[in-house]
Amino acid sequence: MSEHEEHEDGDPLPECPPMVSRDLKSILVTSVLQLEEIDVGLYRGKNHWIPLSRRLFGGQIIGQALVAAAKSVGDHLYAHSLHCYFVRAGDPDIPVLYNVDRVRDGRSFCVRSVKAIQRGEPILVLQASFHLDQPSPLMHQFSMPEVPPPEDLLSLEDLIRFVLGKPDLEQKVKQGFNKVLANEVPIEVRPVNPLQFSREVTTEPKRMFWVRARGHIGEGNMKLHVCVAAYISDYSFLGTTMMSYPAKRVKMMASLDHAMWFHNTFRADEWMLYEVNSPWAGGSRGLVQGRLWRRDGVLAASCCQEGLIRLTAPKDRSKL
Ligand SMILES: CCC(=O)SCCNC(=O)CCNC(=O)[C@H](O)C(C)(C)COP(=O)(O)OP(=O)(O)OC[C@H]1O[C@@H](n2cnc3c(N)ncnc32)[C@H](O)[C@@H]1OP(=O)(O)O
Repeated sequence: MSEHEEHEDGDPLPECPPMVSRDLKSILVTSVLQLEEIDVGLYRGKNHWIPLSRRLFGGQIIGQALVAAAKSVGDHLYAHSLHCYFVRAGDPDIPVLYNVDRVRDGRSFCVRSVKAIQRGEPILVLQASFHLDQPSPLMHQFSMPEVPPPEDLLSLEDLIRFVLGKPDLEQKVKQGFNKVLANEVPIEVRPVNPLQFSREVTTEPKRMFWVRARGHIGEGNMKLHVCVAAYISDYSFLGTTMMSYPAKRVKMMASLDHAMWFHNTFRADEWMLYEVNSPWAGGSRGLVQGRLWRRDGVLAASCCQEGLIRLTAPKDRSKL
């Protein structure tokens, strides 16, 4: 189940507002990733787009924690990797505080540890490492998969409108879809295979979609693009684990950890191909791996996540 397919009770369908113009600044940079400094190494974030699970979106907490970490490193250093654990559900009704520990400052690398806190207790622990941009004779990458360009594909909104036209759609599913249509999700998505999106087929747990931040960010601030990509990378990620099963009742789905490696410069407000697969699930957990490709074929970032997936128990048919 991906983030736009959540199952919760909901309101009737609202009117669909017009799409946010690409000329408007992305809310990710004007609000979500703008942290308020409240003391040395201590920041406060604002919550935005609350999934129907009523727990804070993991990508928001990662993105904000990375912004906090990046504030204490020089402009010549760039995040090359992050590793984190989600240890408690984030409460959407109160802000998250970010406490940064300057673990080490070296000549080429700086490491920061960030604790995201609510009510005095950690909800996320994150380590991020920053590296000097250094030339290297060692250079390789896989080739980007060949897929249609985003301009030739339907947007998530178009696909959602199509699915909403189905008469027997659950009210709960409608509410999740309408949150996407109301532009609360600050990300634009164009699935490469629309049939996979509408869950009409079960396939190998592999999918690809074009993705970018909604609204304009502009070039120049690579630190910011990296934090936006960290936000984006948690979207429709763990749901990949469910693709090879016919619709199952998910009782609880939550990311347990998340890791990212940043390989090359990119713009998070320009289309990137997110290639996602789930090589394994078992023991109420599932693993997902992802690659974010620039549309010119350069590998921008790699991601990996393990998540908790608890299904509702099947009905006991023996008594029927
Ligand atoms: C896109 C996806 C996302 O962004 S998800 C958002 C980011 N990730 C998160 O918010 C996850 C944050 N982490 C957590 O919530 C905790 O670490 C989790 C994963 C829940 C830890 O699980 P656990 O150690 O079981 O916690 P807990 O004992 O407090 O129980 C939480 C609820 O789960 C239940 N539980 C526990 N064990 C079982 C079990 N074996 N089988 C079935 N249910 C179990 C507990 O009863 C408890 O339920 P309840 O909340 O009281 O209703």
